[in-house]
Amino acid sequence: MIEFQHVFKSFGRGRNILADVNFGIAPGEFVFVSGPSGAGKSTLLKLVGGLEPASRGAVTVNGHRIDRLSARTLPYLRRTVGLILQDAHLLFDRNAFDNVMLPLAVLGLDRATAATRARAAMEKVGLRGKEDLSPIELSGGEQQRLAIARAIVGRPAILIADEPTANLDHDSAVHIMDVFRDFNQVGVTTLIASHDTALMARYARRTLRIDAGRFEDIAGVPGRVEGDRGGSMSASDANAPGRLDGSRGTP
Ligand SMILES: Nc1ncnc2c1ncn2[C@@H]1O[C@H](COP(=O)(O)OP(=O)(O)OP(=O)(O)O)[C@@H](O)[C@H]1O
Repeated sequence: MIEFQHVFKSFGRGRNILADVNFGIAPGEFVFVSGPSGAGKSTLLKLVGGLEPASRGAVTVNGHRIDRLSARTLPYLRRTVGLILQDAHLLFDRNAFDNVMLPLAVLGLDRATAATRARAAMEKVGLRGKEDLSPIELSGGEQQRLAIARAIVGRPAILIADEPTANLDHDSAVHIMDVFRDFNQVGVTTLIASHDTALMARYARRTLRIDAGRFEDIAGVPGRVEGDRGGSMSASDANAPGRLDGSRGTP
């Protein structure tokens, strides 16, 4: 589903941030990207999301070589990837509901269908009742959940989040991670950058670690999350975020 083959990335004439990085992520995996500040976590996520090109090597997402997509076709691939970047880019002059509706505008859905989907997305991240508030009236954790709702409303096959729990207290951080866990449990491939080692240990998943140009692929402990409260969604959930391509093949 996501594959890096001999990927190098530098900016301008700078050092290699990523140097000969190789890994594959299968559909439905939940993977952390870790490493100290400035190591290249955001850069790796941006390569997957098609926001930055690799300097060398092949990045394949959903069966497509990102570097071979034209400016016209790249947006189609991007729609299969829900991105939650460090700066959430929420629109403060619109209410929370309209922020979630925004990505649906390009999908050509009628207003009623779009509104139903947006309400379902807000419900899944626990923001029901907050539809009419401006994002500025939401707490940091709620803003982060709004960003997640906006990322999942288009039903992406892949969810990518850059430090989604930064600046949140422990309980809010766990709540956010549980939201990701729930989406992952209904089949969404999930890639999360974090340097919160305690949080990553709690979730004990496969971790791609970048540190001073060195890349390590560390297997996590498979199985259920410690303290799992049980998912609030199930695969049979009619509104569950589905895979767009329906494929189950290897990356
Ligand atoms: N557009 C850019 N132009 C030039 N250099 C960049 C660009 N984006 C990132 N870098 C550099 O690449 C390196 C890796 O940055 P990146 O944001 O990927 O690190 P990170 O691991 O996500 O850090 P943090 O945990 O602080 O967010 C840094 O030295 C950064 O200055």
